Amino acid sequence: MNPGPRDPERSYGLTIETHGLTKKFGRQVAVDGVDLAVPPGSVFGFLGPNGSGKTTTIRMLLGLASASAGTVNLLGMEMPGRFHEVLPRVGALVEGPAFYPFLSGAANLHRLDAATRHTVPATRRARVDRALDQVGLAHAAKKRVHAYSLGMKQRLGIANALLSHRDLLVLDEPTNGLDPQGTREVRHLVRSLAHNGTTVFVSSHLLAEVDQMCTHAAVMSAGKLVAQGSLADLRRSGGARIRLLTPDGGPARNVLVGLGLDCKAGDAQPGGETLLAALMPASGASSARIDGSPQARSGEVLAEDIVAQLVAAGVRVRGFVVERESLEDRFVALTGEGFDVAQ
Ligand SMILES: Nc1ncnc2c1ncn2[C@@H]1O[C@H](COP(=O)(O)OP(=O)(O)OP(=O)(O)O)[C@@H](O)[C@H]1O
Repeated sequence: MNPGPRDPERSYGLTIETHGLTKKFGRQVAVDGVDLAVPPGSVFGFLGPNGSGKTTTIRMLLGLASASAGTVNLLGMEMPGRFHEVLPRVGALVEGPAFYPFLSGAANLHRLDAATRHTVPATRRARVDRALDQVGLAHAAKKRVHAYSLGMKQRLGIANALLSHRDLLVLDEPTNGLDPQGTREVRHLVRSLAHNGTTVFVSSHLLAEVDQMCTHAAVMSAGKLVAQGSLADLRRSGGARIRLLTPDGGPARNVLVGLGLDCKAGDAQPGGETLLAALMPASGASSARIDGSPQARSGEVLAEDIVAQLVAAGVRVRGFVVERESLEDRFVALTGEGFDVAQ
């Protein structure tokens, strides 16, 4: 979860691994000591607000920009030292593809494939057809690219990245500038690409997009990696609080404080007073029960313990809800800024 210090065990089998990756532009530190760990087979969302350092990181991963410090391993090989071995196994879409508008989609792919070292001319036609089919453009193969929508052009860019079998696809903001239909098409495509075992690393500034497409995510904020892990872990890592409605505000407050919880007054309700308390005890306080259960291990006081103690103290409970922080709340807390959560 936490980017944390280097863990020597974690490097085994990672598709992308960086340690202390840093890029400075003059005095500005655009990427600051990033430790990425991208597991094989994941659809990995690289999430962060505009200007947080995503594109710069991606450029360093692919050897398009040199790092000021730190190391990059792709597919277990050091970059940029083993560039020639690594790059044929990596497809990339960075800063939009450039196509000849007067040529068809298929003709553009033929030209791009012919310009790539290590490609076999005899299988070119079949590979172009398969890539167009994979991105849902078989029907528009013979259409000139100037008649393509933005979404179709973006899918053609992905088709270009798919001309050979790839172990890793790196896509920088593939839905940027697309209309809702194009966005849906590209999101669907990204999800389906991972089914054949390709690891997909995709950057986005949209939380909802990462939530829909990805199995894992890393969050960038002002050049730093502030969290990474599976989406399930990221969700679980959010804090929780209780919302209690009681006519016995004073005694209820005493019970919550006695359990080490910070207690705040919520809205007054007809049934009494609303009290809010985070389940994580304030620092220095001890938890109500340490019995090895998952909740207790996380350090949070268990909701059932709170209810039991309230009842034992004679507090009348009219309402009791556990509210867990949403992924959106979590990411806003992590990045310290309003996160773009648009669809
Ligand atoms: N070539 C460059 N020279 C100077 N500063 C740069 C250069 N490239 C990027 N930066 C700066 O580095 C920071 C990170 O930029 P980067 O493009 O990596 O962010 P990003 O997260 O990809 O944002 P966006 O989604 O807007 O592209 C920004 O402050 C940007 O202005």
